[in-house]
Amino acid sequence: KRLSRQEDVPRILYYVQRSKEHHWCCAEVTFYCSDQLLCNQWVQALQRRLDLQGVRPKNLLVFINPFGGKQLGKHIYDKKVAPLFQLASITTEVIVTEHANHARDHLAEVDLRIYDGIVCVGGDGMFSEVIHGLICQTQKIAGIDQNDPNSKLVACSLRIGIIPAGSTDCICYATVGVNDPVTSALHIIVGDSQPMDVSSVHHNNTFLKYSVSLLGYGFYGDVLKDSENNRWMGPSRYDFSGFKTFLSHQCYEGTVLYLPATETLGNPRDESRCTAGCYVCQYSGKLLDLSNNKQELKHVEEDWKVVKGKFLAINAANMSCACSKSPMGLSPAAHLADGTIDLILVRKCSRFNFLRHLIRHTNKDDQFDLAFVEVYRVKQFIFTPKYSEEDNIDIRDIGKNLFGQFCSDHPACGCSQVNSNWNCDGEIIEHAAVEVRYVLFCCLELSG
Ligand SMILES: CCCCCCCCCCCCC/C=C/[C@@H](O)[C@H](COP(=O)(O)O)NC(=O)CCCCCCCCCCCCCCC
Ligand SMILES: Nc1ncnc2c1ncn2[C@@H]1O[C@H](COP(=O)(O)OP(=O)(O)O)[C@@H](O)[C@H]1O
Ligand SMILES: [Ca+2]
Repeated sequence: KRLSRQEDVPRILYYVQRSKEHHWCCAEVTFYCSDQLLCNQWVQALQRRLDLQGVRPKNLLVFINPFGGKQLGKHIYDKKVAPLFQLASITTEVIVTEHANHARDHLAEVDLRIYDGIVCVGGDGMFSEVIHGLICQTQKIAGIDQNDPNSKLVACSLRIGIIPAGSTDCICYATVGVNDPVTSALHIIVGDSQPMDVSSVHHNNTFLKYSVSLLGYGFYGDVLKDSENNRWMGPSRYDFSGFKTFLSHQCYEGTVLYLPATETLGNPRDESRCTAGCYVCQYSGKLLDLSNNKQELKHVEEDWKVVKGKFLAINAANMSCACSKSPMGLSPAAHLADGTIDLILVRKCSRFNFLRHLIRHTNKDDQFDLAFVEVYRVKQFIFTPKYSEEDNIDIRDIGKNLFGQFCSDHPACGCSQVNSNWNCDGEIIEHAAVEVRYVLFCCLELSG
């Protein structure tokens, strides 16, 4: 580098620089050259090198949810992300969604062959829409019936990038390590990728939804249900509803059947943390494939376990679910792409004990080291509520006050006769009885 002279041609080279705690930023260096021809040769040579990499996207389809989080999605994209895409010569088709499921329905039909990836600007709910659209189209083309819980789904070939602009943003946080739009945009530009587990949720052999982060019944289901009435509060609706739900202290009775993931590496209480190139994910994927093939060949009986009881929360974490509220997440040792789900059962306990459990999500203490909390690494589970769903509809009509409809035989036991609902990546599933299994992994255009 030498000092510029008046006649020198300045050229700016932009590059990615790592900064504090998983943050990336765009830095630049200016070169001066007095020979225009030599300068152009340098630029072309660098461009050819970049083109050869192949993983960098050239054409992206972008969905922006203008109402996610603090309603800043459009602003964040225009101000922080679009200029970076332009610098990286990425062409984009941008769709600002006009209603819920706009992105999902568009993706289920549109010809995706012209895109190198999809970008969603929003929260986990928006990511869920995109993934539903992509998976549905992929299965339709492959002729696979999503309603059959035993169908082997075909993985999607397109990658999805997330620009965080939602309320929890745990999918972004758990994959990148931080919820920063510039960091995510740079991961997309350099073509990073991270495979990710997807589970399917069925009810009576009918497909309901796919889940990638949290599938939660009881506490997180009730928080979500209540928070939907307070969307105007933005992200703090979860704290408000969390507080209300904590006070109501509802527990729900039912039976959980689960199939332990015995063939994979690691367990939910080990010290491993899933990061880019995670060896647990690489080996567990292979081991699971081998064991599934063996079971298909030999028709091996699988060893289902049963847990019955009254639960404050039943949480199925496909990934750590780390977010700003809980930097280590609901299940700190969960893996992004190991083909398993961490099933956390919080049995009925006192408010004080439940608060102890919750607070441990915010510090380094072990939230599972409590007598009323169990955690299992599973491939599949089934939940059956004690009270039939048909009866529940009648009870719901009567109305549920803040403290719920208590158990008729024990008014003081705090157990609700009304079922809770499932929180599936921030979307409500009305059915209480569900069957959940790992179904495939898809690729994110990001990595930690
Ligand atoms: C006393 C403090 C306790 C703090 C406990 C924090 C536990 C946080 C675990 C968060 C797991 C999040 C899993 C992510 C789910 C998301 O997919 C999903 C959708 O995200 P999106 O809106 O971006 O689309 N988000 C959610 O379902 C939100 C769940 C948020 C739950 C917050 C609960 C706050 C609880 C506050 C209890 C306060 C008790 C105070 C008593 C004095
Ligand atoms: N234009 C729109 N109007 C209303 N709802 C929308 C729109 N676009 C997407 N949605 C829905 O908004 C919900 C929440 O989106 P999300 O981006 O996850 O924000 P948040 O993190 O605040 O929940 C999703 O269920 C999504 O389907
Ligand atoms: Ca997993």
